Amino acid sequence: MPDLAIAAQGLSKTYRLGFRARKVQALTRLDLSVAPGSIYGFVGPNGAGKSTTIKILVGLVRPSAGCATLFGRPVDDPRARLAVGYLPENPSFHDFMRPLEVLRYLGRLSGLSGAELDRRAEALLERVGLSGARDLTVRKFSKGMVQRLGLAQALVHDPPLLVLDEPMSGLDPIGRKEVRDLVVELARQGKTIFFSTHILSDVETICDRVGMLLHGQLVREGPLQALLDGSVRSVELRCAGLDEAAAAEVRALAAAGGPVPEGHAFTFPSIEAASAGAALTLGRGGRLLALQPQRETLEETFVRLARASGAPARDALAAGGRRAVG
Ligand SMILES: Nc1ncnc2c1ncn2[C@@H]1O[C@H](COP(=O)(O)OP(=O)(O)OP(=O)(O)O)[C@@H](O)[C@H]1O
Repeated sequence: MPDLAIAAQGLSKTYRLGFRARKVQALTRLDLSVAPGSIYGFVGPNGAGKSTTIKILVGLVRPSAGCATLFGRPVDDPRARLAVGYLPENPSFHDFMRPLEVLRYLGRLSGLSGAELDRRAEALLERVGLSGARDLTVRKFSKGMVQRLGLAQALVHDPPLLVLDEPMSGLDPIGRKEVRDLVVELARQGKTIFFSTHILSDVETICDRVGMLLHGQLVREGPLQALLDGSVRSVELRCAGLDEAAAAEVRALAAAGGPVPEGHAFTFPSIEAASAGAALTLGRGGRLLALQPQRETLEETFVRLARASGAPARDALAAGGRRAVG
């Protein structure tokens, strides 16, 4: 079996804060498996522990317990470091430099040089939509432009794995779509992308696997489709050709329902109940017009789990779980 792009077992992190070294439990026994070539969305509210996890993966923070590997190598192995491109949550660069200078400078730190580095820097500038800003110093860049430059620098040494902390933050809707498209294109070329976000629509659009982090713990993990498929809220059945007595029989199996212009519509609490309702409809001579599961969105799943965990339900994604222990 090929090595996982990211594997983490039992990652915990306790920070010590302030004069009295108050403990902040940022991560608790986190396990992660990210297959090569996948786009993995790491979602959670502010303070859930996403940046801490990412910093452990790129070797900037040491875990209090547990271990992590990139392509089978411990995260502190220099070969693991070379295999990863990292976009920090708030990238910042020497603001007197122009974007090509930034890319050449950081490329040299990764061991690149000469014409190959120049070619890569030019191509990346074009790719992240900054070639029109080549003559500006970074000081004149907007937040979105800095974010794009951050993405370009993460790619400069052509790593097989990209670890991106909130890559869409600070971008307008067009910029976000461009970054999403770039991520999908990179995955098509065989790269693995692990990114954190609290914008769930971005995750639903591009990810094939999702991990939901709350209070430093992974509360849900799996293929996006399984997370969505597992959460049918109700099933709507639309039918025609039932007389009032037959409609009343079907209604007795449903949670709600009644006449609509084309016949009757019923809402069932589960797929099983809807199947029974559909069988009865057919048995009474009715015709099925539609049988439509109403699925929970990723956002609704997340808010439900956040409520269950005691996080503020009002805005689980915007507020979040800053917790101190001890
Ligand atoms: N260097 C640090 N020292 C002390 N506490 C920290 C430190 N870094 C993070 N924390 C705390 O650890 C917890 C997790 O923070 P982290 O930044 O990993 O969360 P996050 O999910 O990335 O949040 P955000 O979306 O706001 O960036 C928070 O309670 C935070 O205050």
